[in-house]
Amino acid sequence: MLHLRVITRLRTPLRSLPRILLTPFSSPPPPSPPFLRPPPPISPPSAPFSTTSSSRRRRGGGDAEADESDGAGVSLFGRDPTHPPKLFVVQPRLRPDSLLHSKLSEALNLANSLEERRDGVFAEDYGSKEPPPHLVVQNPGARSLRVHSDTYFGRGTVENVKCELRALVTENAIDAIFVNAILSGIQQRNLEVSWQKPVLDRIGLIIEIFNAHAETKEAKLQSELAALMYKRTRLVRVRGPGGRMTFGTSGEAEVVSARGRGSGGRGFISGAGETELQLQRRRIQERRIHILSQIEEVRRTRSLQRYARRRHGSSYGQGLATVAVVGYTNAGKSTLVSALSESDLYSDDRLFATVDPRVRSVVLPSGKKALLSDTVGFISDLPVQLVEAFHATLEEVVEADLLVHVLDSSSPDLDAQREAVLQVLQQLGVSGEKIKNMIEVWNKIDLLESNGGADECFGEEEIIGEDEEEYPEDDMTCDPSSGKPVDEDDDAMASEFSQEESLDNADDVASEFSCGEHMDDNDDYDDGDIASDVSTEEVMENFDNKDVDSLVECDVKDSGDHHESKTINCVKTSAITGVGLQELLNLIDQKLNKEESDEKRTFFPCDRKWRPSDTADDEKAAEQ
Ligand SMILES: Nc1nc2c(ncn2[C@@H]2O[C@H](COP(=O)(O)OP(=O)(O)OP(=O)(O)O)[C@@H](O)[C@H]2O)c(=O)[nH]1
Ligand SMILES: [Mg+2]
Repeated sequence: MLHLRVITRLRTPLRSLPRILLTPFSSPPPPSPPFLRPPPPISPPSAPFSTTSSSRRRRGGGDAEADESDGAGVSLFGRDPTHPPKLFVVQPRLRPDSLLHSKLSEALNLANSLEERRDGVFAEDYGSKEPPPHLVVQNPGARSLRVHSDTYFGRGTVENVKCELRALVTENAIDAIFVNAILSGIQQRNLEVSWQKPVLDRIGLIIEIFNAHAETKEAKLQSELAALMYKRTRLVRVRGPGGRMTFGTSGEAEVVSARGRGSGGRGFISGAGETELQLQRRRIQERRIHILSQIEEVRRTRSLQRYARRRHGSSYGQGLATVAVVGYTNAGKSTLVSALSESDLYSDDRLFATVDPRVRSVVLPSGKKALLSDTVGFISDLPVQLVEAFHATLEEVVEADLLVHVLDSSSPDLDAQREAVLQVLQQLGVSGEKIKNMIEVWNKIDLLESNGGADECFGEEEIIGEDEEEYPEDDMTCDPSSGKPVDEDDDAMASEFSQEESLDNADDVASEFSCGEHMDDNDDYDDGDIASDVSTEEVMENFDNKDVDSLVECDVKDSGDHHESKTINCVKTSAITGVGLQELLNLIDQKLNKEESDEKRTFFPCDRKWRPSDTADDEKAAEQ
């Protein structure tokens, strides 16, 4: 009896809780009751996820709540899907300057890429977008400094950003802050409390972009799964206003639901119900299981389709070879696939313009048909949650007969980008043999030519971006009360951060040679010079040792007087002007033919399906 009364008492406050806590995946939150209202002026939404598009919900038109939200986009910080959010970019300082410039440029591109399509189109043309406001700050990851476990940055940097924001906030220009680093849940929450704005770290923003750009149900499900996995690791309690331990993005008070460990009738004192943390965890887990079951369906369908294509892909009933086009985001994969297959895939300067995989057929010079599969782009520090969530989609890459790795040859970060892609391929479980056989395409060659010659630029570091003076030094900060600059005590030391330190994955992967170096060293493309300085055995051994860089057998295309046959793995192209496309098709054809003949050589008759013998043959045999 006592227990029943407890449940009744709990139900009343539950009804008055924000609906988002009860139905976090489908409904926008109504205003919070006063005791849960976030302290002004922090305004990020309190839900772990908020559905971003009402139109999507309508399109789903589901009967059940779960079905209604299936595949709907989710937002990590509750952005308004009807207009692109304005982000303020905080970039930790890197050495050398060229690295800082390219990382800053990537961060600004990421910040500008976050926008949702309305009726299939982006509201703002990417080319017309102004770079978002940004600040380069001391890097706590630098050798001489230390990462602060509570706020990541030192006190001075936090105050400095706050000052900068104060000026911008008066113009009401900022929706959220993007820190181009990987933050822990606690650091993120503490920075939100300090800066009074939602904070996204690098992983969060990439997941958010995937969510915004996903269009097919499959991509939406996978993005949502990535967001769930990310969010699950960020359910942290923080000390809210008044020193009380609170929970959630905006510091709501802890609440309980009637369900959970206490509801089995163990009495009032033992604690009926579950804490908010447990409630959120349970909701995430339930949703995760639901999405996983749906993704499993997708995966099964995809593998059946792949199997069918392999066996009876062409109109003559022969199997079709598949070629997966992979590469760093914005390298020009979609433009290249469109140009090769004479189709019209969406391409844009926006990062992660492609989230929904597409397959296009292409006729090779031999007359055979093959399928080109355009996949999502990769990036350094690609969130592991995304790789896991997009496993169904990325299986295309693992299962493809041939990989084409598209590089933006005009990028000053060519080597780092190549390395990032190779690491993701390895993470996906692509075999060393396939990576060794991969074709490298140096795309956007027209940009290099217009900049004064392709070969000169390979391997050179190009300084891009603004002048050093434009980056405010953050060893001075302003007094929050007076607004006057004060000395920063903890960030005063100069950043020693070097390139090796900045590239997380590059620490132990020494770059032994690059395509660019080969081009420079081998102007006459002599066979002997071009030969890779690592043997196949070494390559395979290195692959096991995770030294993926050396796997790229980077022999150049024979474009001059030398027509002898040799291993050719690199082609220079311009997907815009059409330069090199025919050579690329020839190379794909050649590689697929070789693979086919290798397969025939290892053909076992017992693999054949049993078929009843022809009656005519039987009669002939009987006559004999
Ligand atoms: N100048 C030049 N621009 C190119 C070339 N190829 C692609 N681009 C441009 O580069 C931008 C990115 O191209 P996409 O094809 O969307 O690149 P992607 O690799 O598919 O990018 P994501 O899907 O975002 O990963 C677009 O603005 C293209 O017009 C090229 O050969 N030369
Ligand atoms: Mg694309």
